[in-house]
Amino acid sequence: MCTAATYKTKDFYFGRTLDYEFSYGDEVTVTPRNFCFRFRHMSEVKTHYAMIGMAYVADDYPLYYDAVNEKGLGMAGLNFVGNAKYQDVQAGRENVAQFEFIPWILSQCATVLEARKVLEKMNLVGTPYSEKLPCASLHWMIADKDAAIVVECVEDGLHVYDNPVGVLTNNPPFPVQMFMLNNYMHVSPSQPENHFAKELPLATYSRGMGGLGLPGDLSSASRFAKVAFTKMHAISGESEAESVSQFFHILGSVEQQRGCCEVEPGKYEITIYTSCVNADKGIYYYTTYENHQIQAVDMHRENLDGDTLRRYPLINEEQIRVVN
Ligand SMILES: C[C@H](CCC(=O)NCCS(=O)(=O)O)[C@H]1CC[C@H]2[C@@H]3CC[C@@H]4C[C@H](O)CC[C@]4(C)[C@H]3C[C@H](O)[C@]12C
Repeated sequence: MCTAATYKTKDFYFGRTLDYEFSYGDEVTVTPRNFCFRFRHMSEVKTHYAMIGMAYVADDYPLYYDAVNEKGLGMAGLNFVGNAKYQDVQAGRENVAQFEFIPWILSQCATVLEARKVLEKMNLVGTPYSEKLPCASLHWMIADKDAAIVVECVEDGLHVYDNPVGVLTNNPPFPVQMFMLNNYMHVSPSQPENHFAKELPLATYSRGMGGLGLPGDLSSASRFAKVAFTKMHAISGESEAESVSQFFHILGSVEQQRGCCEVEPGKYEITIYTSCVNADKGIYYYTTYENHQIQAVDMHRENLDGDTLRRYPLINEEQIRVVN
């Protein structure tokens, strides 16, 4: 499972956790403005916005899981197994393969509003990248500093939803996730009062009791409620360090520890990496399961007018600062 979130202080932040039982060989990848995108069903795009994100690079092609472009638009793909159903190629439409969706949007859109316009003409198709890399069942969050949307391509077509919370997990479909927040209306960061029965002398015996009822398990519906609550109440200073730190705490509320989610006998899903991109500055921060020290890759330290990918394999070893 995965969780994506947005966060705003002085700057706009966008990131996600990637939870899985193995890694494809993820690399922080900068695609400069003149890297040629050869879309399967569309003409090639030679010049476009630059972007930075996490990708598996296959034959020099960045298969992005999440990325942010130089205009501050972010996009992340999360598993949507059993619900995602892509369309067939249609003449006269802009046919985009699911693995091209992030480059398609981030190469040409500066805002969510622009993305919405591009989505109207788009047909999201199930063309696989290759035999070895078949279609992934995903849904996506697209966000800028002012708005967030969710894109789901299901049995009855492509849906675009406003996302007033700015978070996304996996199943069930987004409108159901939002509806289920109704179940948690009573949850609050403040201490509760006794509405149970006035005749009974009920009292708080611990801090944090306003949160009782929030789920703590790792199912995607539970993570949605937990991270939505955390994000909606998160408070931090405005500085880069304070904002980035707080962002990792928001996603930390739904991280997966090895051993707690068995996907097949002896195999466990874990939070492989957690990312936080300063979308205004183009800096990709991440931690991994084994490395809690925040690493940063700044796209503006690269030649963004270049035509070749810059790739930074994840640094996975724990970095412990010994103080004596
Ligand atoms: C596994 C991840 C989702 C993690 C997740 O949500 N795990 C919970 C499972 S569950 O929710 O419990 O079911 C997803 C998220 C993004 C994906 C890549 C997108 C680009 C590319 C598309 C190609 O077509 C296939 C290969 C490709 C590299 C994809 C591999 C893999 O699919 C990635 C990493």
